[in-house]
Amino acid sequence: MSQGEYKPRGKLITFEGIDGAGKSSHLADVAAFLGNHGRTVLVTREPGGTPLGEKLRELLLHQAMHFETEALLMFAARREHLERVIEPALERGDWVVCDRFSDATYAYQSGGRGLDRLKFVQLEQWVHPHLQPDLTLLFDLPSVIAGRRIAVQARDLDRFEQERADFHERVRHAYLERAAAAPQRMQVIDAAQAPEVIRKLIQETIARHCL
Ligand SMILES: Nc1ncnc2c1ncn2[C@@H]1O[C@H](COP(=O)(O)OP(=O)(O)OP(=O)(O)O)[C@@H](O)[C@H]1O
Ligand SMILES: Cc1cn([C@H]2C[C@H](O)[C@@H](COP(=O)(O)O)O2)c(=O)[nH]c1=O
Repeated sequence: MSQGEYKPRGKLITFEGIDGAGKSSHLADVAAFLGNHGRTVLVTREPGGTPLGEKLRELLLHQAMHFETEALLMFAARREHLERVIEPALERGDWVVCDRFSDATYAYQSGGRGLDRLKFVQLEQWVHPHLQPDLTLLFDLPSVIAGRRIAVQARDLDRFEQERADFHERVRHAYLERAAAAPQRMQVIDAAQAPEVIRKLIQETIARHCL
């Protein structure tokens, strides 16, 4: 495409799911799949995606804090991410694949921590009143299976991974509640399947909804 030639606004695709759902394993594949369909793709993540966002990520994953502080910091990181990374990419016609977005705040801070739903809605309306992902892939599976996947990884757990099973079940339930309320945007993927089965499902879902 020549310099200055019109390019339609890009699309925002987000991945969601409880810790250990297996979503991060598919980010590179999706970027390559979209690249093979002529899209310029930016892969990013939340919390994070900017130098400030990555500093906030470290605090969020390791520093004890009030659950409302946690929600506010997630949206603070998101505001910076939208301003400096996501919106500019979409405006220049690039597609953005983001590992988590506001559905995670709904699921973890509202579903998991008990943040008042109205406060979540107020934050979402403040930070991105006119933007929702074009497609969200929700990697769903029982928390016990996800927990087993994390347990075999020999590494320290972050604040969220350290939470007990009932927390992750509340997060899972909140994600499914969110998906039921937005069936066009959120597509549920059975994440307990083999990676190659999931990979094919992801490509079929993106082709059906976005290409
Ligand atoms: N379909 C699958 N079947 C079995 N194991 C899987 C599958 N997908 C991923 N895994 C394994 O589960 C672990 C977690 O995968 P991954 O990091 O992609 O999850 P995640 O959803 O990004 O988790 P988090 O959000 O906590 O980063 C990894 O060790 C990965 O190899
Ligand atoms: C965006 C967002 C994330 N979280 C939680 C979910 C995860 O436990 C961590 C992110 O780390 P990962 O590498 O993606 O697993 O943060 C949250 O609680 N609220 C949010 O809005």
